[in-house]
Amino acid sequence: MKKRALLILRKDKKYDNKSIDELKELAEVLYRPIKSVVQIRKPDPKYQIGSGLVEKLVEIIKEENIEIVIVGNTLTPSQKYNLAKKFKVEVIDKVELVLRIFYKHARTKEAKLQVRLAELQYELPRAREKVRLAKMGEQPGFGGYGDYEVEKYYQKIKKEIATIKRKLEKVKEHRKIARKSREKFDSVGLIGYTNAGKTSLLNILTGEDKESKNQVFTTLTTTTRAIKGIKRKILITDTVGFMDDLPPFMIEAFLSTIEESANSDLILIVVDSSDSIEEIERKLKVNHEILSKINCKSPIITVLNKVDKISEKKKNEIIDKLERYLVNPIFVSARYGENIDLLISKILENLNLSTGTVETCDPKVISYLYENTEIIEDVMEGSTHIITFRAKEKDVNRILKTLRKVKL
Ligand SMILES: Nc1nc2c(ncn2[C@@H]2O[C@H](COP(=O)(O)OP(=O)(O)OP(=O)(O)O)[C@@H](O)[C@H]2O)c(=O)[nH]1
Ligand SMILES: [Mg+2]
Repeated sequence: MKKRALLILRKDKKYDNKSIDELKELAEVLYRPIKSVVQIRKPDPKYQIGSGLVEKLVEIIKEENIEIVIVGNTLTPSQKYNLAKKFKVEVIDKVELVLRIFYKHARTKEAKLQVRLAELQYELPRAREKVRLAKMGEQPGFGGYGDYEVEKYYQKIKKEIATIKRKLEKVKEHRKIARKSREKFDSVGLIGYTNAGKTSLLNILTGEDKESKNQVFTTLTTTTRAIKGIKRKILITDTVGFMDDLPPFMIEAFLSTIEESANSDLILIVVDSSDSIEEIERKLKVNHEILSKINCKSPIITVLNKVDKISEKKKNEIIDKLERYLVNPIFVSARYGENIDLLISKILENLNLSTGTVETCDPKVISYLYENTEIIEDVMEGSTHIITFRAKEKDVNRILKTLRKVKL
């Protein structure tokens, strides 16, 4: 049974970007939101929200048997402590909520390490105050820390952060090796916001059955699989999705996972075309920002997913209004398989490919070409093979250059 939750969101202005619907969507992954309250005001240092509202909520919490309070803003330890003291139930903020969702969905060792790292980085600047508060008397969520000494707790977290970073470096090394062995194949990376349909797209393109749910942060780890139904081997990588206003340390913890996708020869930016125009615009901007932050220069296809949910009018509106953000746009439905063939052709077109022709009778060269490139034609002239092949542009150049050297 999911715990009964009360959601609270404080906004600076009415048109502040923060949305209670987004908080609700997040909360629903783990809890049962019973009531939501939005307050528009400047942050209150003691409670984050106004003290008048706090008093009112004390009643509601009792009446509705609320078991957890979730605040959609980031709380200081003392705000959290003060709220818990008033409410007598556990109080968490948005970052902690996302961390709990991450925990639930972390399946691999790497994902678990990344989540723990994010958690510790959230904890570190709060550690000293948290222990001090815990010593002032038990409040929900502050149990146990009172036995620590302030400095010792802080140092313990610092040490664990260093250990986890070391472990993650090792995982990264392993991944590098795995990536090396895949380098000869063309690769496609999926990136985009959480719930855009990245995993659904991977599933339909590869015939996989990876978990896809109408929930945020379903995927936390990368998966790489071959696209089915085409002659060449093209690998596609799925990864964790983005979300607005997550603190930078959280994105940082998952950056190497995102980079795994972004390191591909071609990027598919996946967006949910049933979002509002403003939302699509904002999300596209962030996608491009993240790609440029990690210095990704690969070509891009913008996959406007969930086309089954939108009208022809909305389609035209997206194209008209968002033209400057839409690199190579294509509307598809991953769920119903709409336009997937066209997407595959687009992928093939955009994978920076080139062809080369060599004349050779060296069996080593011939078998190298057969194993590592796509052979378009192999014509025999006496004992010489005239082979035309297709591969990544840089590989074609490298092969031709090497063979020329050998001849000289
Ligand atoms: N109507 C419709 N729903 C879709 C489509 N593609 C995906 N969905 C649904 O959207 C939800 C999210 O899909 P996922 O594939 O899990 O999304 P994701 O981008 O991998 O999400 P995270 O792993 O959380 O980052 C699921 O409920 C899917 O069934 C589509 O083309 N049309
Ligand atoms: Mg996914």
